[in-house]
Amino acid sequence: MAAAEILFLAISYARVLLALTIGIISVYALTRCIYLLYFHPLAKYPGPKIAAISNVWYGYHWISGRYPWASEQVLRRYGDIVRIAPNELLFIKPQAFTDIYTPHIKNHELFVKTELNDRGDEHGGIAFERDPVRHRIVSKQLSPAFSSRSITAKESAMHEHIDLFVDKMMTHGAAKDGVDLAHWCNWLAMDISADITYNRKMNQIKDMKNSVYLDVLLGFNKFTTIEQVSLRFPFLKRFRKLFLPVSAVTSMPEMVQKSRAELQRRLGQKGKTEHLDFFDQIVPDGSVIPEDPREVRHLEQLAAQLLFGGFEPVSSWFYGTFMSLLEEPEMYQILAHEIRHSFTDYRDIVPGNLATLPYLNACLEESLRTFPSNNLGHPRISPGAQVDGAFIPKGVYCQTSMFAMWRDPRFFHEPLKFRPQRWLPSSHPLYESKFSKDSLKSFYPMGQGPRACIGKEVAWRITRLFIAKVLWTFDLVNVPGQKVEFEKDFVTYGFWVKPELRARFVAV
Ligand code: HEM
Repeated sequence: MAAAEILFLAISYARVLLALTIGIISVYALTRCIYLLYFHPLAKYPGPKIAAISNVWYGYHWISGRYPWASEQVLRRYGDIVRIAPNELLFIKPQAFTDIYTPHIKNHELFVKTELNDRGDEHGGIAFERDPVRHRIVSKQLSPAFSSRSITAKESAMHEHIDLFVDKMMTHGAAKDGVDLAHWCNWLAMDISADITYNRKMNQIKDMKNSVYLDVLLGFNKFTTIEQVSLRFPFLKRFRKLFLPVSAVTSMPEMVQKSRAELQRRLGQKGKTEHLDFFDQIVPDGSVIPEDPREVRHLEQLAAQLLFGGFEPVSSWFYGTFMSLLEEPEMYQILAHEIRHSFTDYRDIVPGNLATLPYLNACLEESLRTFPSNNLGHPRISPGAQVDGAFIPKGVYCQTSMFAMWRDPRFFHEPLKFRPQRWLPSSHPLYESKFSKDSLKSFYPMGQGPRACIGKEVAWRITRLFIAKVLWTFDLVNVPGQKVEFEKDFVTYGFWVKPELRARFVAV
């Protein structure tokens, strides 16, 4: 046979093979789509069609940074249980939150965490640990560090950083163009968190600039989401590194090395720290310093998770509270009046005296509601159980949207408005009965059940103290000519990207 004929035959075979392969893939894809749309156990749940057959809907909205709004939209459009991916449902009703996060109350099997935060480590520290038994052990070991007494022992560190912030505002806050709250809130929250976690001094308020640690965290915010989304697209997973932010990658080795050195320094300090911190509980004075690399890795994870957990949502809480107060002068005045008339001296402002100030607490609850942290849906895997009245088969991923629930007029009257009075006791003169049907009892910004936030009380004490000391000392004034709109200007990945928001701090 002539070479030309052989070539012709080979090309013909290749064509047939290609056509066959395309045919098989098409038939497979079509059959899969038909199965997912009409015969899959979740086929009866409404949702965008593209979401029923692929993870594209979910992946796209996550990477867009507008996932909370996208979730809200599909819940409004399709109902209270929406299929957002082939094997994933999104819930909104308070009953669903109770069923998913607190099933231990009824002695049901736990809904365990998904692989969302799986970084391939053997142990997930506390927040990323998926194994409920290992999680319980770590959580039990840590819980004394978060007792009321232990937190009180860390108050001196809270005062120190907040007082330094107040000092800095005396010199920098009154400038014509004010200061950028996004930076200052990040700096303060991280300085406090690192210090009370393992006596680490970040000095960001002192130096008035980001630490390398903060730069890397901010730089990786969007990439973390890309990495999480790529878990659903194995083919794309190998390309995810193309999205790595160059500046964060180059700073990463320095950040890791510094954090390791800081941990070793802290372990070497044993009981001789400036003040009590969470590591006093993790590696108590007198215990042997761990050398096993797996144990050291576990401690690194805990240090990083406690530092981050105590930093980001707290920083957003500061920022969100200021943002709302700047937009609502009437509410700002009421709060400033309450704080300024409750104390005769700055030194009397301590967490113990703030827990009972009704308007301060109402404002803080309301800013958690209007600017919620943690918008990743808190996904869990169903063990095969009832959720919001429906039986959800084993293995189905279940997400919730606090964001959508708190902005739903069925659960909160005038939900998009910052209205602290909804949180006041009915005996308070500013209470308004139009908010009497609000679902205050279903409001869990720090989660519910065994995986709820371990740092809730710490966060409350820091935030009350910060807002009270600032408003005692300064009037917060909007810098004219800027308009930051929550509905338009915000995006969130692993956490919020907080736009520049300038305010002046004018001493009263
Ligand atoms: C405004 C402040 C805060 C908010 C809104 C918040 C919110 C939350 C939420 C919703 C969860 C549950 C996450 C899930 O179910 O996947 C959580 C867990 C956690 N938070 Fe917070 N948090 C705050 C402050 C803090 C602070 C100050 C710390 C540490 C000092 C902290 C450390 C943690 C840890 C370690 C977990 C994991 C708990 C576990 O898995 O057992 N958080 N937080």
